[in-house]
Amino acid sequence: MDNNILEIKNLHVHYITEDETVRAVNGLNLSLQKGESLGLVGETGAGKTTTALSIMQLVPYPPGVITDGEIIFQGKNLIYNTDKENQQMRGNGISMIFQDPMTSLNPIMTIGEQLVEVILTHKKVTKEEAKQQAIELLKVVGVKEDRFNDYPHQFSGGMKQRVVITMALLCNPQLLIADEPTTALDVTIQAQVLDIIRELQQKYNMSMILITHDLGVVAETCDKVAIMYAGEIVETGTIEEVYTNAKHPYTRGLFESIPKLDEDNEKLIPIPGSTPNAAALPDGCFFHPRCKYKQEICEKVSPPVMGEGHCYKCHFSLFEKEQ
Ligand SMILES: Nc1ncnc2c1ncn2[C@@H]1O[C@H](COP(=O)(O)OP(=O)(O)OP(=O)(O)O)[C@@H](O)[C@H]1O
Ligand code: NI
Repeated sequence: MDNNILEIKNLHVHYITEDETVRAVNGLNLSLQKGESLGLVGETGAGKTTTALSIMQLVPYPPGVITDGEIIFQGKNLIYNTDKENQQMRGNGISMIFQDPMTSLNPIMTIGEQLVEVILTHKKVTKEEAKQQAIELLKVVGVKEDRFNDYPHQFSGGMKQRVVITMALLCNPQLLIADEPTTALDVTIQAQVLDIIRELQQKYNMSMILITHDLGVVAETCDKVAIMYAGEIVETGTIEEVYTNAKHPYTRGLFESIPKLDEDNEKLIPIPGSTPNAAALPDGCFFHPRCKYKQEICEKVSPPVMGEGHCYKCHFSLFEKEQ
């Protein structure tokens, strides 16, 4: 049986201004099962946040436009949603945690007021019941009851992000999207906040998309990983498949460019060249200008997706090229 909660097919998202068209997402395919967590990894500008905003139906228009594709959530294509359906979806189906907690918090309301307000707009409960629910959930993420009447600015970064996590979970979402939820936090706090997210994801059996630059975080937190480059998924599979047997030259490059604890860091090899300009993408494979295995065909023809389950978008199998 089809157990997919989310299926994105051939998604294209452009930011169109007078001067240029930024092709942020270019034919992205992705599927997620119930309870599954997926790490979406890629360099800055790869289109990760745009993908997340597309799912939330929050791509800023103008200049952003979904020009093609489908986003099927629980069997329904969100792209055709009315504003009202989108509000319902964001209240009950899908929640997003942003990098900066202040995106989600109102600076002039206490966190208690904000949490109660969210509960009251989505659930038929009394104010007192809403307050109890908010306090319970705050406890789960490690925020004490006596902080209920404090304002966001009275919290540290990590504590603010805990409140935001609470906010995201109030309406029992089926799918949680966390966009670099710990990047703005101190390194020491990052692990704690990630632990909370992982625990809650498992406890409530939510599906999750975790967006990050950090392959280590994905390995610890997710079941599957999707590597994104220039608005495409260039490789996807289980953590084990991709981490032990990377097939795309870009994925290989990413692994070679991160420090490993147990190895000699002098061997780190950065990926040559720079991240692509999404307003001027090359012909053929978007990665070819940086690829050491490039052949003639790579400059002209966009590669097919190879493999099943563990998929990669390349004209050649890497092992073929290395021999
Ligand atoms: N509002 C916007 N107007 C114009 N271009 C945009 C806008 N938002 C994003 N872009 C462009 O779209 C491309 C994808 O950006 P996006 O933020 O989705 O990438 P990302 O993978 O989330 O990057 P990061 O890791 O830095 O968060 C980039 O080239 C970016 O400059
Ligand atoms: Ni982003």
